[in-house]
Amino acid sequence: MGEKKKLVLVGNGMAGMRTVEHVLKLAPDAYEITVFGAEPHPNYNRIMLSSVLAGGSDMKEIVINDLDWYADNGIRLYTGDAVVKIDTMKKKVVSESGVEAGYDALIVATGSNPFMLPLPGANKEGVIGFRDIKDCHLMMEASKKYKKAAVIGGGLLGLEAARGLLHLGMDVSVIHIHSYLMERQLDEPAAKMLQRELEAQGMKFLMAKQTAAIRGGRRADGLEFADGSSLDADLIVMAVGIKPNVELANSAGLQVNRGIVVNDFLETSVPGVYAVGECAEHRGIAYGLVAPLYEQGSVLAKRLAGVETGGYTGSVTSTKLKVSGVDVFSAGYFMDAPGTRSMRIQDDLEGTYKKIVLQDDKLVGAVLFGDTSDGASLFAKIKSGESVAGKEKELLLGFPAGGGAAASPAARLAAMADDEIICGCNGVSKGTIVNAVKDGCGTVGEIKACTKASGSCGGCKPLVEGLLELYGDGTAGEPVKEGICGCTSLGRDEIVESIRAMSLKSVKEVMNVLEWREPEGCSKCRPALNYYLGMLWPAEYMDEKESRFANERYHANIQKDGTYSVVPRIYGGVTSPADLKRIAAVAEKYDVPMVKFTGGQRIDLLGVKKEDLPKIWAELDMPSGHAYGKALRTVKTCVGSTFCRFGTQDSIGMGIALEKAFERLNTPGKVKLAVSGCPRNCAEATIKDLGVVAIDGGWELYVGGNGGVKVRAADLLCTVKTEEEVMEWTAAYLQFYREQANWNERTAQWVERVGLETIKAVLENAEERQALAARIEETLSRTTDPWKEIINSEELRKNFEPLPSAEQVVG
Ligand SMILES: Cc1cc2nc3c(=O)[nH]c(=O)nc-3n(C[C@H](O)[C@H](O)[C@H](O)COP(=O)(O)OP(=O)(O)OC[C@H]3O[C@@H](n4cnc5c(N)ncnc54)[C@H](O)[C@@H]3O)c2cc1C
Ligand SMILES: NC(=O)c1ccc[n+]([C@@H]2O[C@H](COP(=O)([O-])OP(=O)(O)OC[C@H]3O[C@@H](n4cnc5c(N)ncnc54)[C@H](O)[C@@H]3O)[C@@H](O)[C@H]2O)c1
Ligand code: SF4
Ligand code: FES
Repeated sequence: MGEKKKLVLVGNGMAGMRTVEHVLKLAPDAYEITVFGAEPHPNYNRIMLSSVLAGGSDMKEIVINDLDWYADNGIRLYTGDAVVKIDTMKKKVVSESGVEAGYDALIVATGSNPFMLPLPGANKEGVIGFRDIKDCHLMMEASKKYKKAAVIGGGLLGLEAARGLLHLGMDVSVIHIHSYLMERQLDEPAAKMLQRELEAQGMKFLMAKQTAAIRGGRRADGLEFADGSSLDADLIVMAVGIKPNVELANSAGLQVNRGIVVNDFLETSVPGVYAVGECAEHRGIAYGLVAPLYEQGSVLAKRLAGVETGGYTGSVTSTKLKVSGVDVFSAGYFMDAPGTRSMRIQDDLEGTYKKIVLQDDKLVGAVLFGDTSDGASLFAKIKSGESVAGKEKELLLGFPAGGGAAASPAARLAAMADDEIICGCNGVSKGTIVNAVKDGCGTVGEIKACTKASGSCGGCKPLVEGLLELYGDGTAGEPVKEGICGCTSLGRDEIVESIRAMSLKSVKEVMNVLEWREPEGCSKCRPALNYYLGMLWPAEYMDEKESRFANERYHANIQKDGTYSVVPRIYGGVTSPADLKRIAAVAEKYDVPMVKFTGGQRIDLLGVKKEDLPKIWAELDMPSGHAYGKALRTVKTCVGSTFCRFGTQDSIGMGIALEKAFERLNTPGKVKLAVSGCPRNCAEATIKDLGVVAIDGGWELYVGGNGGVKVRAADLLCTVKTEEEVMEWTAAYLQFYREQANWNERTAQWVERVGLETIKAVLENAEERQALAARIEETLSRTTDPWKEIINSEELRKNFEPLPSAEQVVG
């Protein structure tokens, strides 16, 4: 073997070092390698700085290659020593401390610098970017001394910084120049849902605000805005984008636009000099996410190792916000544009949103909020460019992993194709991970070491864990265990049983004792635990409002424009002139833009401002119709024997009695009832969660019906003679559903899952039926009307006050 060539890397960061790792694998003996890093650390996972700040990781855990690794691989490393000159004629670099290193091949991987707004006062102490370990330390230190932080920029970095600062106990305001957050990754509906979720975590927002200056003496003490308002702040983090770090390349005479111009083989304008990572500009794009940079690194490594490669042709990117409790995913071209078609579903109650964008017959973009489990599959379709003609609805409603959106995480993973990418950052497919598992990797750490999957942003960790559980221990293909979400591997029954057996009494306690992976949980497990605790301990458990979706916290449905809807309870759909007058007066007084009848025979006041809600409730003086919650919604009735000539029973009376008995009941999913006065069934009782149909001399009870996305005709549960029996069977059935169903499972899914015969067997046993009815009574005896509670509590009313403007924050 001839003498080794000299490879020098300038920039000991993520892209450059990934390239070196590849070179070592492909051609371990080809180069004598020297690395210069401006930071005084070995190579670390910059992405995880957000997690360090938010308390999810330790600084020690984010080191990718420790000093021993460099030594073991024969790499000469200079840390804390920036290269200040590249001499392309003499083919050598010179560092700040005077070290000179000659090269045959030089990689420039100097990354980016945060873009610092050139504002008056921007050089004051306390004004920082968020890019490296030093910035992270500065924020941690500031949080010990100061209270108020301002983050300028509501993009990925700004929001992750703000979440970290909240975790550190600071009062955090995000100042964003646009009217909605993350406009580079999200459309407006998803961004508004995100904002509401972050507000619920305690973040404050000043939207459509332009910062004009930074106030203060030596240290910053606040911001001034272009509209004349201001905000107090002791720490100011600028997160308004990045700019490629090209100073060195410029002075060396490399061709530079926004970034260092490279071709498909990462070659710069000077022979023997390559650029990779955020500092490089390929076909006009300088990327700011690791996945494309790693793809570049892999091509460059092949080039340097003399392995054939087709070159780098550019990347479609996807992003996930790394804020615990919030699931956001965006990929490709997600905005509507001429020539594209889009489809979307938004469920304000569940707090989920999904948009897919199609061009010709291809999927070109997607935005997901609340449930991002389809992200990997959608991204695979975007990247492959395959035709999705005829499958558009399937893509929107969920992948057919044996059941689409409702399928379990394990079923979805099992149904994924082997070439689908699980780890977006590192481009690792399901097949590669499964092979690693079959080859003996028994932990996520081992899979990471072997495939790199989960080693960067960590977003794919739940999927990697899922694959480990599915294919581990030689039981390939058979689901071993599936958790209710990525935070735990425990299923619903195990959790409920543990809560009962160990007398766990709060969401936090459940997460601690049952060793949740995410200390704060997520938007799937928090509301589920809140429900299970309330169901098991009706007497003692204090509902945790912060674990509920926004609609249930505000007791009103949020509409697409951010206003709310008010649906008062109208028992059995029967109203009175006095109630109608009051509703009309309120609608006029508060300029309610629309008054509409709902499908459930209620009156809906749409377009109400949040701050008007308590006043409107007070003036209506009617109970909440719970049109926003997982609760008994409506009991629809036909006119029945009171007026109808076909009516055999008093359906209105029965409907009102049922609604009065079970209003305010918390249930795993929403519950709709109906009562028809004869088998003509004008109240459509057989597509309800529970429908009552009068027959001669009695009543039939139907269960598990649904008239929504997937229509299901209800099954006949029983035929009874008296009204008392209808009440008892209804009570027992609802309580059995409350106790047995998964949170968020409608009765239709539940009945199908457990089988009608199982439910019948329990309810036909009079003793069990009465015990269930007694348990629901205990719960019902403790419910209160949420609107009244808010009207009567000054503290609760504060949640409805408009957000303070910047001036008031100062004041
Ligand atoms: C807080 C945070 C969270 C992020 N989260 C994500 C995420 O979830 N997903 C994602 O895909 N991306 C994320 N990113 C972006 C990702 O970290 C970057 O895209 C990636 O680190 C870029 O790699 P790079 O090697 O090009 O640059 P860097 O990792 O910045 O490395 C460049 C290195 O070069 C050094 N350097 C510069 N000039 C010189 C010189 N003259 N001499 C010697 N050394 C020099 C720098 O000090 C630096 O260490 C995040 C970024 C931050 C800051
Ligand atoms: N989860 C992730 O994938 C992740 C996390 C953090 C950072 N990153 C990456 O790090 C880089 C930096 O992130 P970023 O969020 O700073 O960049 P960005 O460019 O994605 O977002 C910057 C945001 O700041 C806003 N802004 C611009 N000027 C402003 C002003 N004067 N006042 C208020 N707001 C203003 C913009 O509207 C934009 O939304 C990006 O490449 C990003 O992709 C990714
Ligand atoms: S269901 Fe029967 S009783 Fe009720 S309105 Fe229709 S026809 Fe009349
Ligand atoms: S998706 Fe980021 S580490 Fe796997």
